[in-house]
Amino acid sequence: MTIAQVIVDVPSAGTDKVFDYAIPDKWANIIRPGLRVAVPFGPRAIQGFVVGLKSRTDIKNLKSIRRPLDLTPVLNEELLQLGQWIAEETLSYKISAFHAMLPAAMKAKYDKIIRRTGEAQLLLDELFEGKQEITWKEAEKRNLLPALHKEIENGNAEVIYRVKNRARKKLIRTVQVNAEQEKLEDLLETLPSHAVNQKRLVQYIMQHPFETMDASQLAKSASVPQETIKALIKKGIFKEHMLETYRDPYEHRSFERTAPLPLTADQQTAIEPIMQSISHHRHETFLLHGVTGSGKTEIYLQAIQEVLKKGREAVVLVPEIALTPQMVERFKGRFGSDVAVLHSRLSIGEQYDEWRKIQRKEVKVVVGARSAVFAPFENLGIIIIDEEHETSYKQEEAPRYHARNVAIKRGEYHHCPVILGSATPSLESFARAQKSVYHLLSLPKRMNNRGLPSVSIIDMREEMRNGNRSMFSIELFEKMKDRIEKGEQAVLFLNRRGHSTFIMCRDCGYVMQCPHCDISMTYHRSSNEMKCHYCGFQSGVPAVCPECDSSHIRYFGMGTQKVEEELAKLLPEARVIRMDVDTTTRKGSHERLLDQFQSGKADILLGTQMIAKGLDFPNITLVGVLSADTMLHLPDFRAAEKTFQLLTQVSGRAGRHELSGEVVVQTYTPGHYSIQLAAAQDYGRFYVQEMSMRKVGSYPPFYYLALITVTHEDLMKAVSVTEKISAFLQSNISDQAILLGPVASSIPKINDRYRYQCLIKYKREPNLFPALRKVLEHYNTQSSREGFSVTIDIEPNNMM
Ligand SMILES: Nc1ncnc2c1ncn2[C@@H]1O[C@H](COP(=O)(O)OP(=O)(O)OP(=O)(O)O)[C@@H](O)[C@H]1O
Ligand SMILES: [Zn+2]
Ligand SMILES: [Zn+2]
Repeated sequence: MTIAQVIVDVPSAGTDKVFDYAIPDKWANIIRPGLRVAVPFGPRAIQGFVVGLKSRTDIKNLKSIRRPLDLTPVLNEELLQLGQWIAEETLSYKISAFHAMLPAAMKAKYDKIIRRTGEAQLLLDELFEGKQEITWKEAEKRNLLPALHKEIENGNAEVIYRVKNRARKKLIRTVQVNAEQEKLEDLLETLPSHAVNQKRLVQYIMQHPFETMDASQLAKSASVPQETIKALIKKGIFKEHMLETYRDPYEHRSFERTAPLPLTADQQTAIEPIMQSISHHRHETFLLHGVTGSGKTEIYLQAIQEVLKKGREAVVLVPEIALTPQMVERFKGRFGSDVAVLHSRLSIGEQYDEWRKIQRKEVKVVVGARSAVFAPFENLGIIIIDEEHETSYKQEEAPRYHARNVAIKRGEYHHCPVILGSATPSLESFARAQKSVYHLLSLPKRMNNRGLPSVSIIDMREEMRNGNRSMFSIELFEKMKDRIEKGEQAVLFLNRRGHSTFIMCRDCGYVMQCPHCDISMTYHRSSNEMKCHYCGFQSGVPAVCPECDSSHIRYFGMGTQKVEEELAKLLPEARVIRMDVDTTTRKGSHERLLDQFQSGKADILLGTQMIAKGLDFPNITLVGVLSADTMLHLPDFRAAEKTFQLLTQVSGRAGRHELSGEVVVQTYTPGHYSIQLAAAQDYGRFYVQEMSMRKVGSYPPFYYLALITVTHEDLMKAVSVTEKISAFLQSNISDQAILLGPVASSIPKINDRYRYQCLIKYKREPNLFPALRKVLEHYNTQSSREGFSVTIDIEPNNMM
C-alpha cells in the first residue's frame, strides 16, 4: 500500500505536522507530492498538501484520502522543500508557507457542501431531494441541519469544505473546418432555402479557408449570429475546441523591441563575474552597488539574455511601487512575450493567468513583486532583486519571509547566480559584501559620466526666522518658477511616513487620538473626516477642543492635498499632478498619471514614496524634498538608513539624461549625517558612520533580532504573559545574547488590544529557535481560549 504524507489546511501549532493517509487504489496513479487532496480530519473533510509518499506507517486505523483536488501538482519538489524551510526559518506553519507560494486564486476558499454517502433510503432521498449533495446554505434555509446532523452521525452523509476556485480559467471557443470541399458543396445544395445564415457561413468558409479560428471572430467576419456556428458544429462541419486564454493586462500595449546596448567599461567589468557564474552553472550572490542612473538595469537585461540562451529561466524582483509600466516596458521591450508580470495591482484572475503561463513554461522571464520569488520555474538560471534594500521584500504577516533569503536559497538549489542591486544597499547586504559572503560589484559613475545632481540643503528653521511661513523655501520656490518658464519638469516629494496631518488645539495642545489605538488620527480633507490608519475608525472633525472648549483647533502637518492647494495659490500657472494613495486607488490610475507627466501634460509631479523610484524621465531637472527629516524621529533603529536611502533615491530622479539636475532638500535637522551624506551622495561614508552607530547599539548587522509581541484586550494580562515569555527565553539563551523588555510596543494599543513586546539581540543561539517554538506552541494553543495573540518576527523591519 502506498501512504501519502499530508500537511492539512489547519494553521495551528497542534496540526503543523505530517499526517499519514492511505491512498485508495483508484487514485494511486494520480496522487503525488505537491498535489492538493481532500482528506477526512476529525468530523470534517478538509484540504491538504501531499508532501511525500511512503510504503509503511505505524498509524492504526489509517484513514484514506477522499479525492484529489488537482490533477497535476501545484507545488514541485523544490517548492515543497522550500516551503518547509521557510516555515522553519520564520517560525510559521508549513501550511501558511505553502499558501504563500501559490497565487491568491488558488488559496483555499471553501464552499460548504453536504453530500450523501448512504444507500438509497426514503429519508435521505427526501432530504437531498434525489440529489447527491446540497449546499450548507440550502440546508440551513430548509431547516434540515438537525436532521442532517443525525444522518452524518449515522454515516450516511458528510460535510465537505469544497475549495472554491475564485478565478476560473477563461475559455474561448475556436472552430476548425471538419469537411472536404465536396461535402460543403453538398450541404449548400441540401440546406433549406430559409437557412440563409447557414448558407452564408458555408459560402464564407469555402471562399476563406482557415485552419482554426476564434468562433466569435468568424461569426463577425461572415456576418452571421453565433447560433449559426453552433448549428454547423452540430452538423459536424466544424470541430470545436475550447482554448484557454489569458487576461493579459498588457495586451493593448505594444512594446518597441530594444537591442542590447554596447556596455561601458564599468558595466563590462561588473557583468563579467556574473557571466562566469552563469556559464559555470555555479551559485553565487552578487551585490551590484551602482549609483542612480549608472546602468544597472542594462546589466540585468544582458545577464538574463545569456541565461535564456542557455535555455534557462529568470526571475526579476522589483518593489511593488517601482513596478511601473516604464519598468515593465524595459523587460517586455527586450524579451517580448517571454515575459510574465506579477504584482498585486493585477486582479486575482490576471495573477492566476500569469502564474499559469509560468507553470506551463510558456514564458521564460518573470518580473514581479515579492511573491514572484516563488515563480514555479524548474530550470532557473538567475534571480535578480532590484532595489534590494527595500523593506517591502519582507512580508509583514505570516510567513514573515524575506524574499532575499528565499532567492538565495533557490539560487543554491538551481546552482545559479543571485544579483542584489541597489544604489543604497541595506547595511546587512553591504556588510556581507565586505566580508566576501557576497561578491561586490560596483558602478560608481552615472552613464556617460553625467554628473550626479547638485544638492542644496535648506534649513527650514532659518526660513521661519526670516519670516517665510510657507511650506516652500525661497530657493525651492524660485527654482520651481524657473523650471516652469523653461518648460522643464519638477518632482516634489513629500515623505508620508511619520508625517500625518493631525488635529491639534493651539491653546492646550490636545491632539485627537483614535479611541481604539494609541495613535493620532489623520485628517482627510476630501471627506472632511478624521480617520485612524490602523483600525479604520472614523469620526467628524471637532469644532471646539474636547479638552478646553477652545475654538482654535486646527489641523497641522502637511499632506499632499495641502501642498497642492498651496501650489495653486502661489504658482497658479503650474500644472500639477498629484500622486498618492488617494489618487491611485483606481486600477490603472498610477500608470495614467505617469503617462500624463511623461507626455508633458504637467510641470510638477507631486507625490509620496511612490514617486521615489524607477522614474527615468529626461525632462526632470528639479527635485524638491519638502520635509526630509520626518522619518528620522520614528522609534526605529533604521530611521537614519531609511532617510538616507529615500533621499538618495529621490535625488536620483533628476538630471538623468541630457539636461543636468538640481535637488533642494528642506529640513529642520540640516546637520544630521543621513541628510548631509545623502546630499553628498556618499554611500561609503554613510556606511561607515551608520555601522559605528549600530555597533554601539548592538543592532543589525552586528546582531540578529527576534521581536516577540503579545496582544490582549486586558493590559495586565498582556504584561504578565510577556513577562513569563521573557523569563522563559532568558533562561534559554546564553549571556552573549541581550534581552530587552518587556516593554509596551511603540504603538501600545491597536484595535482595543494592548501590545507588549520583548526584543532579543543575538549572534549564535542554538537554543533560541526551539525555545521560541515552545512559546508559540504553548500560547497559540492557549491563545484562542484566552484571547492572547503571540507573534514572533525574526529580523523584523517594523519595530513598532
Ligand atoms: N551601455 C549603455 N549605453 C548607453 N546607455 C545606457 C547604457 N546602459 C544604460 N544606459 C541608459 O542609461 C540610463 C540609466 O540606466 P539605468 O536606468 O539602467 O540605471 P539604473 O542604475 O538602473 O538606475 P536607477 O537605479 O536610478 O533606476 C537609462 O536611460 C539607460 O537606457
Ligand atoms: Zn484645547
Ligand atoms: Zn484606531
